[in-house]
Amino acid sequence: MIEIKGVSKTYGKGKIKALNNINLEVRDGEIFGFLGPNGAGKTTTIKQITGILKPDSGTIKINGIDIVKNPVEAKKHIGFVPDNPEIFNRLRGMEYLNFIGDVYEVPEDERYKRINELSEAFEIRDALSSSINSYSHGMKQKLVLIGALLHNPSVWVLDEPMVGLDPKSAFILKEMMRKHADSGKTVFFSTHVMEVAERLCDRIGIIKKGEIIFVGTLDELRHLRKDNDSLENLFLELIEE
Ligand SMILES: Nc1ncnc2c1ncn2[C@@H]1O[C@H](COP(=O)(O)OP(=O)(O)OP(=O)(O)O)[C@@H](O)[C@H]1O
Repeated sequence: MIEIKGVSKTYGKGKIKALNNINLEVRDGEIFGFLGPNGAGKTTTIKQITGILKPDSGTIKINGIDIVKNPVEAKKHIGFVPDNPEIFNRLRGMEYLNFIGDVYEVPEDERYKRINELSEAFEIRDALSSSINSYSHGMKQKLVLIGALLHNPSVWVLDEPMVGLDPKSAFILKEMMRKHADSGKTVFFSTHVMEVAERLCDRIGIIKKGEIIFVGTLDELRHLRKDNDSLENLFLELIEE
């Protein structure tokens, strides 16, 4: 569960207001899609949920643990995939995963079991002995994803996770997201791809200019607009207003 209460964030010594008093609850057992135009504040929100940035005001709790007051404990619950998979290029894939496994203190037998399962699912098992330098963008994305899920976190936070993945891997990831949510855990992800949000999410949140302008199910959004349009059209109407 992720609870965001009254969070504001500015950049440039207060000149750029990126988030203005946002409130959001992502529940256990749901896939929550976070949508909004470029520069709306999605990545800023995600960086605060994961403890990379501190809010100017407000609180964020991960499974009840305050990410600012108790960052190490809170981060143990999070698996985070950033939008840009820039990782340690000089390491081999397996060295990177072992490094992550050490950081999160994943026991060796469990670690190798998960590495085997995940690297086979994403079809990069053979590449794990190669240097990350030689990986394509999509292969790096898969490696970051495996690293993020290695400690079996209950809260998944994924920034544009489908970008760069081939169709089969994107399909496998979407199935994993569904299974994770169905097991009572939390999936929060940002996307610009409306079809993905439409098909995958239990609820969506829409952010515009640092303010949350809608939270609910797709049906609730349609009801609000009193029509049966596609999410793409509803989204465009809402952010134009
Ligand atoms: N490091 C930074 N310094 C100054 N301003 C920033 C910084 N990072 C983000 N911003 C500004 O904060 C606002 C929100 O940006 P953010 O990256 O959170 O948006 P986003 O919704 O993730 O956008 P996109 O869909 O383009 O990735 C924008 O006005 C952006 O220019």
